[in-house]
Amino acid sequence: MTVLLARRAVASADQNSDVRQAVTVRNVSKFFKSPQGSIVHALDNITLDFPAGSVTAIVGASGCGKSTLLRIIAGLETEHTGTASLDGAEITGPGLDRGIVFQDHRLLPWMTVEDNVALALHNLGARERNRVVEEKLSLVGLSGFKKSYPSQLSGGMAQRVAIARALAQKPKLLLLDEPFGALDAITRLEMQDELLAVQKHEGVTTILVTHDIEEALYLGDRIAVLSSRPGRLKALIDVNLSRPRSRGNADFAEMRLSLYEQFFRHGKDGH
Ligand SMILES: Nc1ncnc2c1ncn2[C@@H]1O[C@H](COP(=O)(O)OP(=O)(O)OP(=O)(O)O)[C@@H](O)[C@H]1O
Repeated sequence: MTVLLARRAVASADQNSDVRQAVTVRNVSKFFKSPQGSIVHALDNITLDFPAGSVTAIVGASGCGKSTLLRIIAGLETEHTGTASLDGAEITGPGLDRGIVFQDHRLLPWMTVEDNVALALHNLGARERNRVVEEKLSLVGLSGFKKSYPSQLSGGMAQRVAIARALAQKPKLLLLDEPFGALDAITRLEMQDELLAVQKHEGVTTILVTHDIEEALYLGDRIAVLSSRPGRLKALIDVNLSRPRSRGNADFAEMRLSLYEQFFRHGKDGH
């Protein structure tokens, strides 16, 4: 396997690093009860760190627990064993220190773009609120659409507003759950570049859940691969490709192949 694909031992993932860890997940397991009463073992003993300022992509087959892990870090899922902490403080619920973007934009349809972005800024005075809204809309290239309503935006534009809204509250963490999953292929590629530019500008620690291995490789500093039923950390991969990355580059193609092989080696679920 290529030297570019530096796969670490999962058990010692990240524990030998001098880099500051923004998020630490320790021995997290999660069970759900299905409506029929059966027990679903969604996550099993996940231990994983997320270095400050990095982009970590989480990949794995459908149902392997990617969103559940993200929701635990978001504080939207609190009934689990083990701990998830942000800057050393245990996560016990949602908070403004975490901005979240889902596959659907979740903008409020009766509010203008600027009011949607300002949603979590009620603690600021009007002047500062306007300044932050202008700054974030400019960052995502939508300064001219402040007065528009979500129904007047394309899918890509709506996701840009959702990203601006998530960043407006100056989060420590940007959590993205399949943010480009509903977009057409071209828009998706454009949005990936825009996300990288925005992430670099803000320096925000970012966790991205995606089905798309190429997207993970294009965006991620690291890729966490989960296996399913129960969701376990199967591999943690450093993406040692220089930026800006090119999908046509031989190293990129080689790494993509290695990842696909790993993903499908024992069946898609990684058993
Ligand atoms: N609220 C819930 N109640 C019961 N089971 C749940 C609930 N949420 C998730 N699950 C189950 O937990 C497992 C993990 O779900 P999760 O949505 O985290 O997976 P995923 O990897 O994000 O899937 P996908 O890629 O399809 O979105 C699945 O088997 C799912 O059916």
